[in-house]
Amino acid sequence: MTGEAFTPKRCGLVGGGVIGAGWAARFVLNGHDAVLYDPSSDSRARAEAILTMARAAWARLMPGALPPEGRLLIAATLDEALDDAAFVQESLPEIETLKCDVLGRIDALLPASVPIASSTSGLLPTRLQAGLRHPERFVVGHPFNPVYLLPLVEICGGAQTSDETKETVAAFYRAIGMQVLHVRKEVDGFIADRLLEALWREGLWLIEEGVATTAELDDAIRYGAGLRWSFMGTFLTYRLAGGDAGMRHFLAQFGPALKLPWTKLVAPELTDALIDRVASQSDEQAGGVTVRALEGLRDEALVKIIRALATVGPEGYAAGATLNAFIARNAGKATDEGTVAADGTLTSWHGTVSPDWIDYNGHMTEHRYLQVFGEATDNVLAVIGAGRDYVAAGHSFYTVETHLRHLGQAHDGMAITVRTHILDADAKRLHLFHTLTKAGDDAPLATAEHMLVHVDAVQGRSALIPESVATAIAALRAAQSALPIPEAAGRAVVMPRRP
Ligand SMILES: NC(=O)C1=CN([C@@H]2O[C@H](COP(=O)(O)OP(=O)(O)OC[C@H]3O[C@@H](n4cnc5c(N)ncnc54)[C@H](O)[C@@H]3O)[C@@H](O)[C@H]2O)C=CC1
Ligand SMILES: C[N+](C)(C)CC(=O)CC(=O)[O-]
Repeated sequence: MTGEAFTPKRCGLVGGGVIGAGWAARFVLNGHDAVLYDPSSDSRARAEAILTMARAAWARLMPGALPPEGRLLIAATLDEALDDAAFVQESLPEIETLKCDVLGRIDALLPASVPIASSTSGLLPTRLQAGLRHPERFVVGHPFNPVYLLPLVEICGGAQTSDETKETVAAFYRAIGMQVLHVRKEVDGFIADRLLEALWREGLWLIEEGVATTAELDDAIRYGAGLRWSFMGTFLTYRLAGGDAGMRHFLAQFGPALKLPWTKLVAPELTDALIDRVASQSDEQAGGVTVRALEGLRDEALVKIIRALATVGPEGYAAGATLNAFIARNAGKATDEGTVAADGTLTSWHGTVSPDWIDYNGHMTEHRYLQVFGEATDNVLAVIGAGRDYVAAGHSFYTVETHLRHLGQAHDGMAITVRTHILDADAKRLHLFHTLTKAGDDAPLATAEHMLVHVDAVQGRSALIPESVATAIAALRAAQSALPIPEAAGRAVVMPRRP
């Protein structure tokens, strides 16, 4: 086990329900093979269905490059799932005796170096690891549903868990796009579920007392606090509620409310009558919409929220910052983006058409082409040594002219690629021609021709291209010397007339 470098090719999964299958999807989408063991007869169908949903969600979440997928394999036995596994994630039902029994068997079958993580929502790791031969490699990795979209994972070690295990597993989870919250002090329910349970308990009490229905309770969250929780949580939000004086004033004003009776509610008895009432109100609330359809709605909303948060501030905010960091780490890994092939082909952008890029005509709307071509230009500039650091140091290239042609249609979810030909360059100018195609296809869907001028951004005027960048441009042009000049290069916008 070695910190950041831990990239298990093969991950064993024990238990393939809602959570196990969700983990399998996240592993596969990150390029790891997931070998899943679950004795239930529908485990394959469920895992494949969840992978399909996850794949669709990721294509929308990250229209940029994704790592090449790993394989989803279904094992017939526990031994088969663990064979050659470099990491194991246990997602059995929340029954301590069952978990202890199966974890003991997993521990006996695996070499001591393989970390074992449990998805338990609240069982104490010290108790789960007690009977293991190698308790130091056991840790809780508690995810949130849907595992393939929500970044949070709580890591909680037991008394015998080694720091190395916690760090190794945390680094692995980060590498697959998750936000790790270390639970420093072992406690039932860890951190997040204690908060969720407090709200859930109050909700059950309000239903029992006839104060509100399941639908009203959900409205109480989703039209108000739920929106702000998704990026600020409770404490930052309440800091703002305290005005300029912040949390101290908030506590002075609302702290005394802790003594009022409504802050001390207890959990209601989960009687058959209460269960019936909650279940039937929930059925009525769902209004016949299936669980599958609700999951689709949930995924669509989560993708859009996380993508929106990714655009807040310079680096994205909350889950949006996690997404941006993940995309940056994976940039260029999956595809040949930014690379020059032996024949001089420069792949400058690769990604997937996002649903919010589609217009009323049912295909990718025009300004998104300019966005993609603009990002392709940025990638070309990075290749020639004029990327972000270069701009931060005071120089840049500005686009002064663009000619876009729309030749075909890009549709929702389509993987698309941009290739760039450097047509010309001189002491101050760079002349680019981009061609956008469906990935793996040669037929252009759109092209863009741009003239860029090198500038001294501090002085606010054009400037000579420095030697290092000019040399990189010359090398690229030499590599592309055998490429045919695109037939549309230099074309103006004209309306052809019949003779
Ligand atoms: N459902 C949720 O929202 C969350 C659940 N968790 C935790 O994840 C774990 C799994 O929960 P879910 O996936 O919701 O439960 P689930 O009931 O959907 O799945 C459990 C799966 O384990 C399988 N299983 C039973 N005995 C087995 C055995 N001996 N070997 C292999 N597989 C076996 C079952 O066939 C079932 O498919 C629990 O510890 C739970 O607390 C964590 C986060 C969220
Ligand atoms: C209900 N639950 C305790 C299993 C929930 C979780 O553990 C996390 C989640 O996804 O809400």
